[in-house]
Amino acid sequence: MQKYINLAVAKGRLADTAVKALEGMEICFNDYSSNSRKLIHMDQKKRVRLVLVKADDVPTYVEQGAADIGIVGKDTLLESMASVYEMMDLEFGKCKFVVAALKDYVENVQRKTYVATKYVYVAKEFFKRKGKSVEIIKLNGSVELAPIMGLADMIVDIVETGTTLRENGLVIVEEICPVSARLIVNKASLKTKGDIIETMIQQLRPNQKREEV
Ligand SMILES: Nc1ncnc2c1ncn2[C@@H]1O[C@H](COP(=O)(O)OP(=O)(O)OP(=O)(O)O)[C@@H](O)[C@H]1O
Ligand SMILES: O=P(O)(O)OC[C@H]1O[C@H](OP(=O)(O)OP(=O)(O)O)[C@H](O)[C@@H]1O
Repeated sequence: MQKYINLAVAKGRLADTAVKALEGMEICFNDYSSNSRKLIHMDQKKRVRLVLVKADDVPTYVEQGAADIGIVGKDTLLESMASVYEMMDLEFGKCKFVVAALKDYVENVQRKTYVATKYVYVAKEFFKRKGKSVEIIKLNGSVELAPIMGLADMIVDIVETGTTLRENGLVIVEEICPVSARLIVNKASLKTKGDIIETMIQQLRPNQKREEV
């Protein structure tokens, strides 16, 4: 009998789209709904077990082999530094990493620049690459507040529509990189369950055209 594939998906924003993408390849979780508190869903026929975990935990589940594959934002993946294979860009959950500051912010070169972010590693790497020394302040959300409250000069965060920046009087200073949902795979699982995983990847390819016969 075919082995089960354990699939970890970030609950929250990406979950519904991920489940829809899976339905497109006839992997269906009949008891899944956005409002449900159930964390495990099964497709017995296709032998896929979906586990809904906190976004930050998806790379951990996959790196440790508790899940064979995962669907997670590139932002979370970069920040995790997990040792997994990034197999494909799923082309949903699109947004971008940016540096932002208050509209009227003027840098004072006499003193250190403070940068607030949920993404400490990404921010550090970005400023290191630029050769700019900054002090990073780790926050867990609503980072747009930090410049307003005088906690930081700038933020590093993801932006989709730009509404949160706009409504809080911030503007983009610099774009870092695009972000979207990625399919990641555990290194050992790619060997032991490679055929099934490869088939899934082929079927998940965005905008793939199926030939009508
Ligand atoms: N405004 C947004 N627009 C598009 N994609 C987003 C947006 N915010 C987050 N994402 C993507 O969706 C993923 C999951 O975001 P979500 O807000 O559900 O989880 P989270 O950031 O871990 O929040 P929480 O800490 O509230 O669980 C992010 O890692 C990112 O890739
Ligand atoms: O450009 P927008 O469409 O406004 O989206 C960007 C916002 O979405 C995310 O926040 P989220 O809603 O996850 O809340 P958080 O600040 O608590 O992380 C992100 O951190 C921005 O604040």
